[in-house]
Amino acid sequence: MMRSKLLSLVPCATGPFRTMSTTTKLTTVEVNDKTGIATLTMNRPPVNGLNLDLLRDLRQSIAEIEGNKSRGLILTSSNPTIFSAGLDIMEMYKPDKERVRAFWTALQDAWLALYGSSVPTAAAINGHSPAGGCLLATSCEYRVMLPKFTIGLNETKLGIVAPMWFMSSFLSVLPRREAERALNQGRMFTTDEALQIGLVDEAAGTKEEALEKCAQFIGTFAKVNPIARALTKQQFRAAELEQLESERAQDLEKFLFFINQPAVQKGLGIYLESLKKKAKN
Ligand SMILES: CC/C=C\C/C=C\C/C=C\C=C\CC(=O)SCCNC(=O)CCNC(=O)[C@H](O)C(C)(C)COP(=O)(O)OP(=O)(O)OC[C@H]1O[C@@H](n2cnc3c(N)ncnc32)[C@H](O)[C@@H]1OP(=O)(O)O
Repeated sequence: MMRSKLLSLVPCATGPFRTMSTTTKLTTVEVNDKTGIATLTMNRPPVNGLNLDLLRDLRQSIAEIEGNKSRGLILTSSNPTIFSAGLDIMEMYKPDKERVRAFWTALQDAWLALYGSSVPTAAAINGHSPAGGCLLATSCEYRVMLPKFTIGLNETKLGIVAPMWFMSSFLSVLPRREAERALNQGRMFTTDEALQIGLVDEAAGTKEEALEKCAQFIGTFAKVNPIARALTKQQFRAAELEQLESERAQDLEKFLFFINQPAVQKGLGIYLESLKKKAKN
């Protein structure tokens, strides 16, 4: 994919300064040359639905951030009210056989890249973050969320079972008892509830404040040996990463089998209709 490089002047909490910015249609990577921190912004209107292209783009941007020696990665959204609406249901509803395989493989790749990233990661959750959006946020090491939005793994409410590795990300943030209950209930948490339970680490009043708090978290590693930090993180996350690596073919087949069940297709169709009806009103 062609990626256009440009230098831009962007305002930020500590004043305007130069950032190196790489833009594709679906994500933007901006590296602050003072802090060395990269901001990875999802930009797929209308709701940052995670489709094949966005997932591939995310993975490519994560690799780019690791390759350009950034000091950390902040994941956020260009949409002022939606971090990500999760997986694009259109990829799973009446799917094309080859595309849906590529789609799930791209999701596995994006998760492995983000959860296993060698750089410190934080999510500035500047909007709603259901299901796959919550997966991305909980794959990061730190979360700052804006008020009056919701976050959670709502899969059971859609008649879907979240795979083990979705649960792994959730479990790396929440105590097992809370994670199990929330997943079984398909519960969406408000910002206040998420803060109280520990699903997010801090609340912020504005996106700029959220980005600043994420940068402060990443700054806490300034005096830590980066190789020791990266290896320590990878040791913590090795079991979950290795489990998906070793079982990804079976995971794909399980997904395909599940998604092709007539009852699941029917449920997704009804859900899509309800979303479209709501959007019209
Ligand atoms: C044993 C296990 C083995 C294998 C595993 C098997 C299966 C696992 C499979 C799947 C896992 C899936 C996880 C997911 O991520 S599923 C997606 C879940 N997401 C949601 O439920 C969110 C739905 N969306 C919303 O709640 C809202 O849209 C919102 C809060 C994000 C935003 O609200 P707004 O009022 O601002 O916007 P809307 O008017 O609702 O929407 C605008 C527009 O976007 C369409 N849309 C919204 N979300 C999605 C989506 N996730 N996918 C596709 N399209 C979406 C919506 O229909 C509107 O479209 P139109 O403008 O009407 O065309």
